[in-house]
Amino acid sequence: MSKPKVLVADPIAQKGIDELANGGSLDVTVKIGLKPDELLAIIGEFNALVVRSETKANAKVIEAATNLKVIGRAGVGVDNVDVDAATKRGIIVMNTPGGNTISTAEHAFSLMVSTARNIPQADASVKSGKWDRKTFVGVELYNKTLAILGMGRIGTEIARRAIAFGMRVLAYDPYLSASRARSLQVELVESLDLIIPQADFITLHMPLTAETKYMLNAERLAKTKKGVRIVNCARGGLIDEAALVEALKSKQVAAAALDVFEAEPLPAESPLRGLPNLILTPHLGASTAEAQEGVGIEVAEQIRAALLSGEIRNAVNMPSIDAKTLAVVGPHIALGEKLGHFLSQIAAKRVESLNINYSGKINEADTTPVTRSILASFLRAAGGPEVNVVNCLSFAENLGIKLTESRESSQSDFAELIELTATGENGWVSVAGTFFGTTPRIVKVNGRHVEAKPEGVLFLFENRDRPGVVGHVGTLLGKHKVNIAGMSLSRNEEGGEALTLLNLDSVPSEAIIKELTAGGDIHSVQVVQL
Ligand SMILES: NC(=O)c1ccc[n+]([C@@H]2O[C@H](COP(=O)([O-])OP(=O)(O)OC[C@H]3O[C@@H](n4cnc5c(N)ncnc54)[C@H](O)[C@@H]3O)[C@@H](O)[C@H]2O)c1
Ligand SMILES: O=C(O)CC[C@@H](O)C(=O)O
Repeated sequence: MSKPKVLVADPIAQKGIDELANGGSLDVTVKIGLKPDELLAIIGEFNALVVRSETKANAKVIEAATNLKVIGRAGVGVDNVDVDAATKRGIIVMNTPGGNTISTAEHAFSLMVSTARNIPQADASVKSGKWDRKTFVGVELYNKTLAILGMGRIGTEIARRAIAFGMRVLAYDPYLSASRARSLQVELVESLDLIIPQADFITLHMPLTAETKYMLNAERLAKTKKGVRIVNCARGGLIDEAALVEALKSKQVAAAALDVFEAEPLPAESPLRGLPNLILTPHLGASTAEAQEGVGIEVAEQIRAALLSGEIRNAVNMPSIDAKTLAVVGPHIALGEKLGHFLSQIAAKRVESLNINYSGKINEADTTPVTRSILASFLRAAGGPEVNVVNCLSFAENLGIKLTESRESSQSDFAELIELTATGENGWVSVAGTFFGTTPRIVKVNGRHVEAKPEGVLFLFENRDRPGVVGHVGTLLGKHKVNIAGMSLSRNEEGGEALTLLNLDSVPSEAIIKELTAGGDIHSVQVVQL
């Protein structure tokens, strides 16, 4: 079998590349600085793509990436990856969320100090031959009010440092709980319009989304304290650059520092380049030896785990499965896959809802990966091989299939049971499975107790409970050289309706099925292949 192929398209630490190549189980190609056309031409060969922020994994790239399984971002922001397009194609997108937190917080804090003390401007002045001590009089951080917009990992580290400098720290983050704010010793402020006028310094630490775009626009900048200082080390587009230029010119904003920009690289003609009270760095927040080594190794380990053992860590478009969870639910994921596939073959094409009932011991584990495995295999009948555990939820949503889960703490007949029920216009069908020791078994079909191995060819039919029917089936299949490997019968009452499930060694032909059903005792015949 050929090795999974990984393309590293942006510069990551050598230790990360070494980790990818470690043991020789991956085929690693490093090609930095590919032009969009060059990337499009080769991406189809690869199973994994590693990027920082330069390479754009846009919808076109993703469309051309016919073999791609995972995109690894060595860093936090995935705004250079079209995550929706990747999700639709079933590609896992992972980031390395914690690896550059300290470096970015230190950079943002350094920029804040620089806006207070004009350090870069003073440095440039001395180097130009001057000795000007009047122009660069600054302000202290001590006793000043800092507004942190976005109190996640980096915002939190900023708060710790600011408190150590004797600042009063306010935070605005609609997703931060009051108790977390208290434990961080910051004052949580309910709205942007309340926090902004109070601040001497403002620092931004949130992702760029439709909600956060131009969070600091002309109107908000006008509401700041005159002489406020602003730092953005998060994402360009959080601040309206044109409005900031005006506010810096009018001195409404005394000074600002930007590490990130609406367009990167910053265009040579950008008006931002000409402002004396604006400090610019070229997206350096994560550029330390420590952060790059950290995120490089982390992304490499994540890609190895995903490609070689199916362990998913830090995926932004699906829940993570760590090795410990995988060890517990791995067999259930495999059984769920079989049950979903079984159900898709006995259900009507148009299904309105799929319920998954977990009962007994399985409820002690995280069932999310089991649900995804069931749903993906159930939907593969409609969506083909491109439906997988990443895109199955959006696929179900597009088809209008409602997914529900239910739970029972104990199940009288089995220590644990996974039962799937698909409901459509014409009623419902169901299948349930469990383990006998470690061996998986189908133990219920359409609410009837049966017992069959979830593998190979399964032959399911309903019949009148009459003497000779089973013998007739055996004789007929034998005559056509179709061997019965296992048989299970379930009847509602003597002489009533029975449901029979057989494990067969080969697929019975249409002609055999016609012959079987000719007498009228056998009906609703279904062949399921797992
Ligand atoms: N300059 C760099 O090199 C660099 C390096 C690392 C991270 N970053 C960027 O910094 C930002 C923060 O990173 P992080 O690791 O702290 O992320 P994080 O996910 O830990 O924190 C983001 C915080 O923003 C909050 N938030 C979301 N929407 C908000 C809104 N509308 N208003 C206020 N708060 C909101 C979230 O609740 C969360 O607490 C990201 O945009 C990331 O891409 C930049
Ligand atoms: O790769 C980088 O240097 C930038 C990283 C940063 O923007 C991030 O979001 O993690």
